[in-house]
Amino acid sequence: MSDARATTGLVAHGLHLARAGRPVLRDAGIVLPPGRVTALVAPSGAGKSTLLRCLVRLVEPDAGEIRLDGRPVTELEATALRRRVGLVAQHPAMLPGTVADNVRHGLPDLADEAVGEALRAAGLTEGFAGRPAAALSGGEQARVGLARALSRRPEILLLDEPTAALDEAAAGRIGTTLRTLAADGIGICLSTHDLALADAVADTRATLPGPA
Ligand SMILES: Nc1ncnc2c1ncn2[C@@H]1O[C@H](COP(=O)(O)OP(=O)(O)OP(=O)(O)O)[C@@H](O)[C@H]1O
Repeated sequence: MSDARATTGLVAHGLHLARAGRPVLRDAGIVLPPGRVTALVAPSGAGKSTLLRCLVRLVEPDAGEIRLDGRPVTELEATALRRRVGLVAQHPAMLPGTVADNVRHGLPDLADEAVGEALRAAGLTEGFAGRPAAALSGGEQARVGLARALSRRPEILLLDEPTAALDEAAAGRIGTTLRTLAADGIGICLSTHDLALADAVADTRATLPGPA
């Protein structure tokens, strides 16, 4: 048996959560080691988004434990946790202002070069930096959300259906980016319905039981 306290990366086990009297997570868990891509593949409604939100404490589970490098995440300040563990939501909220303003949110001193680097890594060009974020397409906004997460240089990156709004070529570029990030030591969780992407990009598959 692995010992969650001695394991590096993000480890969750025994998570239970009920909402409106119905179980959403039942004994859910995941292991996200540094440098590995894990595809979270489970039926619609199985609780994938909820699990990812629990991992960064946007939702508190009713029971279970989540540790980052062996330390319970409940001992970490939420903002510090979320800097180390980046979550890219399926439809990231765009803040008022430009794409660069969105990437810089919370990191006002981020240099132009770093903004450009994050945009390129997310599959956008630097030319997007000055465009109003609210006017972008859904797929472009998804990539701005990824750029915003990457600019924080997270240790663990959680992506909720990152390619759902993308065409095949753009999805392929995201896959390449994720492999590069993993090679740099970032632990990645990719929640997806795209089995081809999961097979192409992930080292391991994780799942959740279907809806109750
Ligand atoms: N705050 C909430 N209140 C009530 N029900 C909720 C709440 N949050 C999640 N649920 C329910 O929990 C279940 C899991 O939702 P979740 O979005 O985590 O699933 P998912 O696996 O990400 O689904 P999909 O693949 O369709 O995006 C759904 O049935 C959802 O309606």
